[in-house]
Formats: sequence, structure tokens, C-alpha cells
Amino acid sequence: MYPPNTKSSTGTTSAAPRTIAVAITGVGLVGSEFVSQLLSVSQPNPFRVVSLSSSKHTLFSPDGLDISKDSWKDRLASAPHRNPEDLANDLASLVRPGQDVVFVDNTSNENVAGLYPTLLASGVNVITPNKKAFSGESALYNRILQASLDSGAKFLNESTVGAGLPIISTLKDLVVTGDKIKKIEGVFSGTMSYIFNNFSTSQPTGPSFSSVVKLAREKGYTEPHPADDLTGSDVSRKLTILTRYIPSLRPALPLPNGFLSVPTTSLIPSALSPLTTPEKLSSAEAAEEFVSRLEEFDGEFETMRGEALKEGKVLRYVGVVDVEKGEVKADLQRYPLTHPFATSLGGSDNIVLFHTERYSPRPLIIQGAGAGAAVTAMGVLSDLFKLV
Ligand SMILES: NC(=O)C1=CN([C@@H]2O[C@H](COP(=O)(O)OP(=O)(O)OC[C@H]3O[C@@H](n4cnc5c(N)ncnc54)[C@H](OP(=O)(O)O)[C@@H]3O)[C@@H](O)[C@H]2O)C=CC1
Ligand SMILES: N[C@@H](CC=O)C(=O)O
Ligand code: NA
Repeated sequence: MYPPNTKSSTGTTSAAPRTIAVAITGVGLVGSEFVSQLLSVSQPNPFRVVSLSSSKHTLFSPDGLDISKDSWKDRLASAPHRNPEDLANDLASLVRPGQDVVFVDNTSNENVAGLYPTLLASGVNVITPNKKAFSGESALYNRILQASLDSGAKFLNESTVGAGLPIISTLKDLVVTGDKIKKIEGVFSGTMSYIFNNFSTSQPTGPSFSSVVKLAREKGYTEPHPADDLTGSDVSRKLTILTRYIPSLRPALPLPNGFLSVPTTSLIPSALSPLTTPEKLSSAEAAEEFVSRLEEFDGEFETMRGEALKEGKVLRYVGVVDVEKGEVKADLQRYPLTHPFATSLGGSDNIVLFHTERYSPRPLIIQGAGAGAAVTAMGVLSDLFKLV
């Protein structure tokens, strides 16, 4: 830990370096990997973990928790539950000059996202890969912006789009330096990318649709309920997040009930819709049932694959934000076997093309793994370093 003041070898006293108290909510796939990456930050490590929370348990210590061994998992499992609002108050009380506080939300929970305005208003920075806040209703989004503006606390969410790929920072840089965004298009879902890179190729036969969905889940690419990926809503959320960084676009977009309405193609077989209601999407049991029943519909997906190949094409799930037309959509489309989306993507790759006034006629392109614990946690940690 840093002492309050540091004496140099010449005897002069300098102000102590800023330290950053970090509260981590959600220690699943991404959250646990984030803790590991935080531990491996080279010394002097300015971060001190003051809190770890799952949905049922919370560890809290203003002086810092020992996370150097995996035993934090056992300690967390036997810790009491703490009301998130109380935790938010405790974190607010730690904010003072030279002592920054950050709330890292590694859940996909809407209630946790609903805490951001309170946290930000009290000076606690918020960093998250959780898409729910910035893709949610405009009232929450506006409250987040206002609270951050009033207190100066930062809201950073690089991993919400393209995981660790620098998509949001690039878009912010383009906008703030006065470039004009014309269109953003690409493959925005690591899960959809993995599924179709493996399911729909130049080969007439291949693995079943349900088997590649299971593999995407095992590799940690899917949302807690994979239907969140297969409905296309994960992509439409990412597109919504991007539109919110393009001020010129906002007035042109329809916002019924405060939500951006993105025409989105769902891949959910209609017989499985009852397993994808809002309540079921937060149920681990419903997720299991959904995945195990998917194979009943493999034939439908095989037909789609065969029809595309008859045209010499493959299937890819893409998203578009067309600023000039004021159009945003998420769709399953067919691409010729020679198209870059057919030839250059592998694994959970995302590819994002920014067509702008400056990057024209050739777009600025970002490509790489767009899902998985390591690259997502890296994006969260890189946001944390933006505060140092
Ligand atoms: N996986 C990926 O490749 C990527 C993920 N993301 C985002 O990262 C976030 C985490 O994803 P991932 O780690 O894969 O998901 P997991 O399901 O593995 O982890 C989520 C964790 O959140 C916890 N949680 C749920 N509700 C609460 C709550 N109210 N308070 C505290 N903890 C809670 C759950 O713990 P419990 O066991 O207690 O329920 C669970 O362990 C999501 O928002 C996802 O969209 C973003 C980019 C890529
Ligand atoms: N489920 C998401 C995870 C990252 O946002 C995806 O597959 O892209
Ligand atoms: Na990103």
C-alpha cells in the first residue's frame, strides 16, 4: 500500500501517488478473470480491491481484501449478503482527494446497472462490460450522463462492444476530433461469429447448429442465457450503445418507450420462445433447458445453410449503423464465399468497419476476438488504467 506521503532520496516530500479503491460486483467468468489480471499488474500496483460481490454474498474491507490466493472464493461463498444500495453508500464514503473509488460491474444484471447514477453522483467511477445501462431506456442513460457530468466521476464501458477491442475508444476519438461518421458495420457478436464461422462454410456438410452453440457456450462466448445472443438482442444492444456516441444520429432515431427500436432478426425457433421471456432470461435452469432443446431444430438451420450454399454464399450475422440513412439493424445475411466476412473471420472474431469522412473510400477496420473471458477482462482492466 502507498504511504500517505513519499520522501524522495533527496529528502524532498512529494504528494502521495493516487490510489484507487476497486469494488467488484460479479465474479463469474469475466469477473474472476478480471481479479486474476488485476493481481498480475506490475508493481507498484495502484489498485486495492475493497469489495467483491456475487448475487448472494459480499466481502467488504476499506483497507483492502487479500485476493492473492484463490481462497477469496471460499471467503466470499461464506460471507453475508449485502444490500447493493448499502454497498454504494459505503463506497461513496471512501471518496476523497487522492483516493479514487471505482465500481466494476461484471454482471449482466439490470438492477446493478440501475445503481450507476447514484454511484456516479457520489463521485464513484463506474467501469463495466455490462451492456444493460448504455443500451437501456434513455431516462437511465441521461441520468448516467448527468451524474457523471455533475460529479466528474467517469463511466467507461469499452468491453460492452467488441470485448477488449478498441471499438468505443476509437469511435469516441473519431467523434471528438471532428470526423463525420457515415456508417459503422460489421460482425458484433463473438457468439454469432463463432457459430457461423464453424456452421456455415464452403463445405456442403458440417457440424449441427446446436452443437456449435454448445461449444460457443463452453468457450465462454455466450451471455449467461445464450438466447440473449440468438435473439440478436446482444447485437442490437451493442448497436444502440454505438449510436449513443454519435450525437448527429440521435434526433433521427425512433425511441418508443425510451428504447431505441432496432429491427433485429431473431434465430430463436418459435417453439422455444417461452424459454426466452424476460424472467426466463435470468434463470439458469431455463438456459439449460433452452440449450438442450435446441437440437430439435437442427434441421431448420441445416436448410438455411444449404440454401445459402446453393447461391455460393455463407451465413453471417451482421449489424449496421447507417448514419446517413438514419437506419440501425441487426440481421442474418448471405455473403459470397470470397467476401472478407466469409474468408477472414475465425474463432469469436468481431470485425468492425468505420466509414467516415476521413476514412473514405477505404474504412478504418478493427478485427479480433470479440468474446471470451481473457479479452473481455482485458478491456475492463484497460478502462481501469484510464483512471490512473
Ligand atoms: N463472456 C464474454 O465474452 C463477454 C461478456 N461481456 C459481459 O460481461 C458480463 C459478465 O459476463 P460473464 O462473466 O460471461 O457472465 P457470468 O454469468 O459468467 O457471470 C456473471 C456473474 O454475475 C453475477 N451476478 C448476477 N447478478 C448479480 C447481482 N445482482 N449482484 C452481484 N453479482 C451478480 C453472477 O453471480 P451469481 O452466481 O451470484 O448469480 C455471475 O457469476 C455480462 O454483462 C456480459 O454481457 C461482455 C463482453 C464479452
Ligand atoms: N455474448 C457476447 C459477449 C460479448 O459481448 C458475444 O457473443 O459477443
Ligand atoms: Na471494446
